[in-house]
Amino acid sequence: MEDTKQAAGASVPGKKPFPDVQLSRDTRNIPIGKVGVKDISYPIVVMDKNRSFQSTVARINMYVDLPHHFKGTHMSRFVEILNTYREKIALDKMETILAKMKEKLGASSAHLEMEFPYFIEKTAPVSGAKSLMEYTCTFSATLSDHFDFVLGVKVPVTSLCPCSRELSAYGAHNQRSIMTVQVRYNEFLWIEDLIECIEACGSSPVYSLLKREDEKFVTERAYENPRFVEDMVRDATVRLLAMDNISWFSVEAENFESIHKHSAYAAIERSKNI
Ligand SMILES: Nc1nc2c(ncn2[C@@H]2O[C@H](COP(=O)(O)OP(=O)(O)OP(=O)(O)O)[C@@H](O)[C@H]2O)c(=O)[nH]1
Repeated sequence: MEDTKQAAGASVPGKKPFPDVQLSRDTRNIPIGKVGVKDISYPIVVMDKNRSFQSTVARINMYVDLPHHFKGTHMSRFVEILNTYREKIALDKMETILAKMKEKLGASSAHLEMEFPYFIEKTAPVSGAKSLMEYTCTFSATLSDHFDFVLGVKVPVTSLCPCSRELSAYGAHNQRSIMTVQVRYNEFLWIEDLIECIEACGSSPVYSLLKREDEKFVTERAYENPRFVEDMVRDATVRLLAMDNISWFSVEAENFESIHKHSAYAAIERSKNI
C-alpha cells in the first residue's frame, strides 16, 4: 500500500498522475554499486598551464549506488545536476557535483568520470615549428565518506626495440606506443607536467608537425634511445616516485608492434603511502 502511494508520483493538473516506477520496491535484495548515465557529451573547462584555461568537450559518466529495495534510480536528475553547472564544469566543481548527486539521488556514493581531448602546443625539435597536439585525459572522482580523485592521461610516444637494434644489420623495428598514466596527488598537478614526465620514457616523443630536419632528428634520437615496454614503465616509475606530490600511480605501456599483429604490454602500480 505504502509503495503504491509512493508510486503515484508527479501529476499534471487535469491528467492522470505519472507513476514513479523507479520508487517501487524491488524484492531481490540486491543493492547496485553503480547505476546512472553514461557517455553524455558536455562542454567543460580545464586549467591550462600556458593559457589559464582551455574549453573542451568531455564524454561524461555519472553513477550512484542504489539500495536493494528501490527498483530504479532517477536518471533525469543526473542531467539536471550537470545543467546546473553548465559553463562551469571544471576540476574544482567535481566534489560539489558529486555531493549534489548524493543528495538529489539519496545515495551513499557517487562517481563522476570525464574523458576529454586536451591540446598542448608543441615545438618541433629542430625547425621550431609549432603545432597543437591532442592528448586524451580523464578525471575520475568518487565521493562516499571521503573524496577520491584520479587524473589520467594517454601519452603517445615512439618506441624502438633494443633487441631488434642489436640483431639487425639495418634499422630496428619501431612503432607508436601509448603510455597510460593515472595518478592521485596531494598538491595541484598540471596535466602538462605529467605529460612531459611520461613523454621522456619512450624512445622519442611524437609531434603533430615535423619538417624534414625534424624527421631526421627524431628518427636518429629514437635509434639512440631504444626502449622495451619494460624500460618505459620502469623509467616512468622512477620519475613518478620522484614527484613528491604524487601519492599513488599506475602506468601502462602498449607498443603497437610493427612486426607483430599483437602489442607488447607492461604495467606498474605503486602507492607511496604519504
Ligand atoms: N531507472 C531507470 N530509468 C530509465 C532507464 N531507462 C530509461 N529511464 C528513464 O529515465 C526517465 C527519467 O526518470 P526519473 O529521473 O525518475 O524522472 P522523473 O520522475 O521525471 O524525475 P523526478 O521527479 O526527479 O524523479 C524515465 O522516463 C525512465 O523511464 C533505466 O534503465 N533505469
